[in-house]
Amino acid sequence: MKNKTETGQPRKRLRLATLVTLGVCATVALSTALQLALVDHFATNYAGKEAELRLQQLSWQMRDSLNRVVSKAAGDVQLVTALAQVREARDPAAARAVLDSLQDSFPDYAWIGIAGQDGKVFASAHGLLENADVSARPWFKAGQGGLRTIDYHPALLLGKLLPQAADPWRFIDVAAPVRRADGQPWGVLGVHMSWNWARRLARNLLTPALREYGAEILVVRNDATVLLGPVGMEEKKLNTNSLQLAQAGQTGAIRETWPDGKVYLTGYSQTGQSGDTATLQWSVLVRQPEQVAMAASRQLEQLILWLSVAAGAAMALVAAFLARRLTRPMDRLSRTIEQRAKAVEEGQPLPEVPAIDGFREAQVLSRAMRDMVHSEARHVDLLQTMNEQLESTVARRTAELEQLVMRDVLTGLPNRRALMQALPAAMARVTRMRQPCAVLFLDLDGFKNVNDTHGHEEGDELLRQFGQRIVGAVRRTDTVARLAGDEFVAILENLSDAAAAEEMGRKIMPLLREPFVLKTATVNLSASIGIAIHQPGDAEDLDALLARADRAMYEAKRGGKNNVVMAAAAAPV
Ligand SMILES: Nc1nc2c(ncn2[C@@H]2O[C@H](COP(=O)(O)OP(=O)(O)OP(=O)(O)O)[C@@H](O)[C@H]2O)c(=O)[nH]1
Repeated sequence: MKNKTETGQPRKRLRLATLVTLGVCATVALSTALQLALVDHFATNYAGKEAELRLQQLSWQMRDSLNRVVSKAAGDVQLVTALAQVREARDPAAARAVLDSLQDSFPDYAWIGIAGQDGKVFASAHGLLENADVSARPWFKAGQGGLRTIDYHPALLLGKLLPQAADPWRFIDVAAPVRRADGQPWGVLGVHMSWNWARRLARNLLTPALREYGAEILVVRNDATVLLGPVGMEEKKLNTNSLQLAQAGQTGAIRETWPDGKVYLTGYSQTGQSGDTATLQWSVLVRQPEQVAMAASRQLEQLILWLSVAAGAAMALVAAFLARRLTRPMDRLSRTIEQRAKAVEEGQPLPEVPAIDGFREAQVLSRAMRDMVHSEARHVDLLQTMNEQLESTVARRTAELEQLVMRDVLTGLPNRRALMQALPAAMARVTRMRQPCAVLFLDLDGFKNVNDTHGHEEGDELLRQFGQRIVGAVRRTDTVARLAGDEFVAILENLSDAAAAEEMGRKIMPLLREPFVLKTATVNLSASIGIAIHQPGDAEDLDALLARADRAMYEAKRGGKNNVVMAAAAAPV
């Protein structure tokens, strides 16, 4: 029911080419959406993880570099305190020579000096601050206890003596006791390392590409003070999750919102070793704005979107082209079928089914259809011929049947019904032609005896011969009919007068008396004839005319048979 409209007509379906094109477009749209979803889910996720890993690795690099330099400084201090020229130094010049060469080897050692137990600088690289009292300096105090590092700090005295630069002088110190050969401490070696090395490390690590993508390195002291970082943040306190994680000794990368309100991906790690006084524990944070970190992935997403759309459009075009090409043979076939159906409706000549060889299926289909159409045409022709034959047979049979109806089966002569049609016509001609006609009523004498003696079949044969004798005796235009049994009637037309009829009757009598040669016997019989004349102007109808002839025949019988009796004339009008 669903395939039909309310009027009962089948619904018009989409063409195959349209269906295929729509199907491909839908598939392409679906796969594009799927690709984008996958890109969004996996590629973006992956890009985020990649960016985090990159930042984490950068933080490790910075951590390792910081550790390396701090431990190098500690190593240098240990090395120098172990040198004989320093340990056994009796005059400053010998010690100064060692300190000079150490400073020359690493210019970020802003000051290197040995202070005696009294806190006075005994010797220093290039003599800077020699004899100055450093007994109150943290490095001096700490260095007496062993190898120590002093965290980031300004140094007012030294800062003033050193050349001024854009960045203020900040230092970390490494100090260790200096002992004589007998193990007695006599002073403290201190190295003031300029913070510039850390700034330079950060600059070197941040390649131009990283800087362009907004990556920034922060070094944060344990008290949350930023030692190194973006402009405006240095020497200020910081509070981020990444800092807390780094201070807890963890390393990794997270996505977090910084105090400036922006979302950053942050890699974090920590330098130094807890409990090791020769190391410093700083948190190293490397951050990058998430928007920038994910820009490449977003660009990739856009690129995939446009590529998918372009590929989709191209595929849809190709699909439409192919679908049209593939379905063209089917299209031609279906159009021909529609045209044929229309032609049948309108009674127009049917168009031929085209021979199609676009591809095998279409070829097979068109051949099958052509065969079907041809065989249908042959069947229609055959049916038409059969129909015509049937119609003519029916017409012939009908004509024959009418003749059954009008003929006497035994003798082949007109029967009573035919007589009833012929007699009024003859009577009408009498009126028209102004010439009388006669009705001869003939009845065999003693016919029953033939049946009884020779059998019914011989009786039939006799009746046939009797009929033919009457036919042979009258004119061809006259009518001879068998009424029933051995009763016959002859209508004689165009008579000159009544006497001509009686003469005709008497002429027949001897013919009827001739012996009838049957199969088993030869029989002699006679007949009784009653004759009624119908004159122009007689008012009688056919029944009355026939009755007069019948009565006359009976009179002949009563008169002894084998005789002709003329009936009394009919009453005129
Ligand atoms: N063989 C044969 N006999 C018939 C047929 N129709 C009627 N008869 C017989 O014809 C006879 C006619 O009867 P009647 O005319 O009284 O017999 P009839 O011997 O001729 O007597 P009359 O006319 O008085 O001389 C009957 O015996 C019918 O059985 C027929 O088709 N074939």
